[in-house]
Amino acid sequence: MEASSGSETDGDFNGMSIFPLIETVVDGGSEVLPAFGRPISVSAVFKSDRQGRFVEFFRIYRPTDKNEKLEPFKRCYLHLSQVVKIGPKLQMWVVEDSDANEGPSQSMSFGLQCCLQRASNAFYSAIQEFKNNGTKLETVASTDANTLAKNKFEEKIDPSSAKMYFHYYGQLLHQQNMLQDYVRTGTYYAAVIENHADFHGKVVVDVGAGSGILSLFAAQASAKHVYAIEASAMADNARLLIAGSPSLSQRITVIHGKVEEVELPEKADILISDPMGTLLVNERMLESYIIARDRFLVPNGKMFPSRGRLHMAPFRDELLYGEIANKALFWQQKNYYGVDLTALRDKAFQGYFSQPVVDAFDPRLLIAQPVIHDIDFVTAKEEDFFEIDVPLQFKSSVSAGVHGLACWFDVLFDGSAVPRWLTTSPGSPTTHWYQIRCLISQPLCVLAGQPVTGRLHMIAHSSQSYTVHLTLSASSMTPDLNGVGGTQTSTVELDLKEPYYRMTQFPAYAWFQQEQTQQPVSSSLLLRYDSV
Ligand SMILES: C[S@@+](CC[C@H](N)C(=O)[O-])C[C@H]1O[C@@H](n2cnc3c(N)ncnc32)[C@H](O)[C@@H]1O
Repeated sequence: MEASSGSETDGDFNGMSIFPLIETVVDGGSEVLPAFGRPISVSAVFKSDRQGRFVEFFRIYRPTDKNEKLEPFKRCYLHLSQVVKIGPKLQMWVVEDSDANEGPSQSMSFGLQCCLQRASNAFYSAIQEFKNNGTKLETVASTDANTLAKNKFEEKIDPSSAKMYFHYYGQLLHQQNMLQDYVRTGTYYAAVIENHADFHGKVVVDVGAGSGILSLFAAQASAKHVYAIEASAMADNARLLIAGSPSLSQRITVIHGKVEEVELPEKADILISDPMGTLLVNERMLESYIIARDRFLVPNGKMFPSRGRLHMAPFRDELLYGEIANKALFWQQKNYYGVDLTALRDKAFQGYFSQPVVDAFDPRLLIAQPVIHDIDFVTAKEEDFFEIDVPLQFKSSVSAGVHGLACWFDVLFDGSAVPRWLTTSPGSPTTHWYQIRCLISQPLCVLAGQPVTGRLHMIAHSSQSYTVHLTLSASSMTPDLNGVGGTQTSTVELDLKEPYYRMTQFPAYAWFQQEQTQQPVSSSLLLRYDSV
């Protein structure tokens, strides 16, 4: 029997899914797989032929010998198979293909004991996925013990955070929210279509495909094939959406899994993704983008986007400061139903100032030129995002009270025809990221021309976000005890995971902006995952 799709992988471990096997269980008393004295793994390769989709099993001895000749020992047609998952064990009821086993076809049952629950889950999903959807991939997931051990996502991210995160992105309303950010989606569309030559005839990987919108754009730009990788349940909806465009769907394969885990049958010429969170790095998805680059992109392949810049500038905003400080006033009460609340006043005050404020503000509130922290996605290492330390140096353009640091970002689509920036800066049409402001609880007083210095130190945490340490300083006009000019310094620690959404409270500015740009500001714009 000839496999009609894909290349033969005999003797070649590339492109195979390897399922570690530590035990075999056989119904009916006879052993299907001999007991081996040394560890073996079973690899599964998914293929199609005229009779349907099948999975072919190979034995691999460890340590892996790349020259070892691999012989398939079992070929199972999936429409005739049932697989049941019992913990890390998989029980398969199959009708074996006679050609693969040099004997008559026979129905039988056998068990695969995976060494990890995750391996069994991945193998089970791979079987179901191929059975139901017949992805064009020969392999769907890699669950090799080594790969599993190295699964970078699970190593660093708290499972409960990941569960909530992918649950969030698994809901259509949140994907819709991003799609309805016309500044964002329109810029991606323009960047792809204007630079269609970068996509024409190319293999593309959509990193975190969500609804599949960027994959569809890439296919519209004549990509040869697009692999749309999505870890949340949205992958099923992406499949439906893509199937609605038959002329494009032929060239798109949706793969349900994390970019850190899945295997692709070929390398990509170009990656496309929207991995940006508030303050650029929130959600820690940029790390997955970098991992995808290292796993899938050909040397010198393109990345859309290829560069991100974080902009930071001091601002004054008496109104905002008062609003945040006033929130803690509740704890000032000495007779709240007979209870003195003041013991918690300071904590409450600190708590409110530890929340980054998310809204769109008037750029006239900025009092100095921004400092820029540039990140090259083409060369950055995953570890670069674990800790980000930015020294700050500004020159105040006015005499004012400094209430904190305002931050926004932009990213570059470095197309060979038309380079294009997507910006979230104040004064530009509002995006669903808005801008972020980190308030300091003790404002600084500065004069025009006076330097303001400081440090923005961000430390990644396992809840897919960052703890932000901000320090701002300026020299003080008031002499200290020794009669020398002192320094005013204010420090604050913020949790980027716990922002304060203030979007409803900028109608005047939204209106002003609308007037300026003729760009509708949708009141339905909410933030992305941060709003969970
Ligand atoms: C900001 S959304 C972008 C969705 C879509 N690309 C778009 O532009 O509308 C990011 C998507 O990436 C997915 N994602 C995040 N981390 C991932 C990972 N490590 N592997 C696969 N998908 C991931 C999320 O579930 C989410 O759907």
